[in-house]
Amino acid sequence: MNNYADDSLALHTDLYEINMMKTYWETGKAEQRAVFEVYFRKHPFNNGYAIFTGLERVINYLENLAFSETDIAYLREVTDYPEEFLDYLKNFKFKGSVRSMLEGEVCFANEPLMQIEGTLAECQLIETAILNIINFQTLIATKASRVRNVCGDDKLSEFGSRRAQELDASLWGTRAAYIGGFDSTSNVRAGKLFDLPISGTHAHAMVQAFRSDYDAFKSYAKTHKDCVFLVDTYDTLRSGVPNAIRVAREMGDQINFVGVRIDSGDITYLSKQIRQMLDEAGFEDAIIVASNDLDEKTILNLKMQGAKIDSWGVGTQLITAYDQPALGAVYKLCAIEDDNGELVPTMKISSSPEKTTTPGKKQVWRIMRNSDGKSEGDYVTFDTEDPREEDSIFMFHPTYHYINKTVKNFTARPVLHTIFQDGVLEYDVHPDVHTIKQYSADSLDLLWNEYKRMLNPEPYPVDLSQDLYDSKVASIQAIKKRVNAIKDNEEE
Ligand SMILES: Nc1ncnc2c1ncn2[C@@H]1O[C@H](COP(=O)(O)OP(=O)(O)OP(=O)(O)O)[C@@H](O)[C@H]1O
Ligand SMILES: O=P(O)(O)OC[C@H]1O[C@H](OP(=O)(O)OP(=O)(O)O)[C@H](O)[C@@H]1O
Ligand SMILES: O=C(O)c1cccnc1
Repeated sequence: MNNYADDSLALHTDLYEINMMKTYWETGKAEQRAVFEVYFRKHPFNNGYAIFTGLERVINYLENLAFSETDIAYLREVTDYPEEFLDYLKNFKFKGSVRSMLEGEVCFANEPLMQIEGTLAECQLIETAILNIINFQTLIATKASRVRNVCGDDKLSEFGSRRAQELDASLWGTRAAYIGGFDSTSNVRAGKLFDLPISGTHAHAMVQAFRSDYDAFKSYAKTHKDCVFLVDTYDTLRSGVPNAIRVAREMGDQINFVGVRIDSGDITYLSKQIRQMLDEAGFEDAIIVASNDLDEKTILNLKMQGAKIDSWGVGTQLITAYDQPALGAVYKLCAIEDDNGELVPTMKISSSPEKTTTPGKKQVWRIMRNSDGKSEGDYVTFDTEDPREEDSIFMFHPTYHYINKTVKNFTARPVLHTIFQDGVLEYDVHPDVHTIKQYSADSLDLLWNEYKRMLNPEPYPVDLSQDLYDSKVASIQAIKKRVNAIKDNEEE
């Protein structure tokens, strides 16, 4: 790895972003105002919702965004950018505005999670890092939420650091997992940096090092108050558990015998046998921890089989989002300044309908029934609309209009909040991670279970306001007319 005197995240971007900045800069468009929005098109893991995370790191990134001396020197070396453009980059600072969902918010496909308004140049530069952060963190928080859904009140520990896609992923991934519903992490640095509860047992290596379950457990017990013994190194039922019980008895009040962990074999069978052995020995309160390539599907299955597990350690499958390793959120231009200095909606049409964007600078409203607070759906409007001023709103499916309803007696909560205004951080609350976790649990409570079930959840309504829908249809027609006129001209 090359050693430079300094480093920054300004170059944590795709080359094409800086190339586009250069084009904007040379053609006088760099300062033109634009609005970009982040959204994903499909829920990860076929889930019915996602948990938005990543804002804390995005704030940190934007606050510190500047090209360092060596960033500029590197660009000078490897590109043909002229000195004037490098000077422009040297003086670059983020001066845009950001509106975003708060961390822990329940979010859905095809609605903006974050909105950036700024100059074309600055909006373009930050695309890669923003997607990098939000895609990963939101994915892991959602996976964690799925695991939490099948676990009820059981304890959940995140064990994935050794398998995560490198150091950053284990760190921010475990923070996301905590927000999504995990109780603790085994990563001590994550505990320190984010104030996460940390937890840990011991590995097979220690049992091997002492050459016997008894010697290992006894030694651990003499050096620790809280003890969870790993009982499957040699023979779970004939050696591991009996020796754990023996040490617990011998040490008595000198230790807190929390329980045992199993990490291989048939978890249902073993846990039932172990429960019986612990109970018969008088350790009814001792818990059984299970680990070994667990995910929400295996845990659900084990629970259906009646496995007697109180606490789950989940690593690889969670931290790598094994069954869907990327979220796929995109960053799309939705409004741009015209020659009169007005922001006007803009859109991209694609031959695949799901890739057609919705034009305009938007707000997302969570519509909740006043009778019980439950969510009726999300209502996406222009940012100038305010459904709080209406007595009733007509919500219709953006493709199948016959699926519709008129909602009365509702509360509309805006979901996008101002984070930066013209480069100044307005949302300087920096809620602690426990508050974020609680916020997430509370916003999930407002969803009917039909949207939360793991298998084939009901699609949650994300509807467009009439104005937004009409504008989208009008834009599509206008673009088609323009393209046809150009084609006709060429053919003449
Ligand atoms: N009763 C069960 N029903 C369904 N899946 C189970 C059950 N018991 C264990 N599993 C899961 O089956 C998978 C394989 O378990 P197994 O004991 O064969 O692990 P292993 O990978 O061979 O062991 P090791 O980790 O020592 O290599 C793991 O994902 C485990 O969580
Ligand atoms: O299975 P995960 O969900 O990733 O949980 C973390 C795993 O890490 C440890 O195993 P280790 O890495 O020592 O290897 P092992 O698979 O042989 O147990 C631990 O015993 C778990 O099995
Ligand atoms: O504390 C544990 O038991 C643990 C931590 C990380 C990975 N496997 C197990």
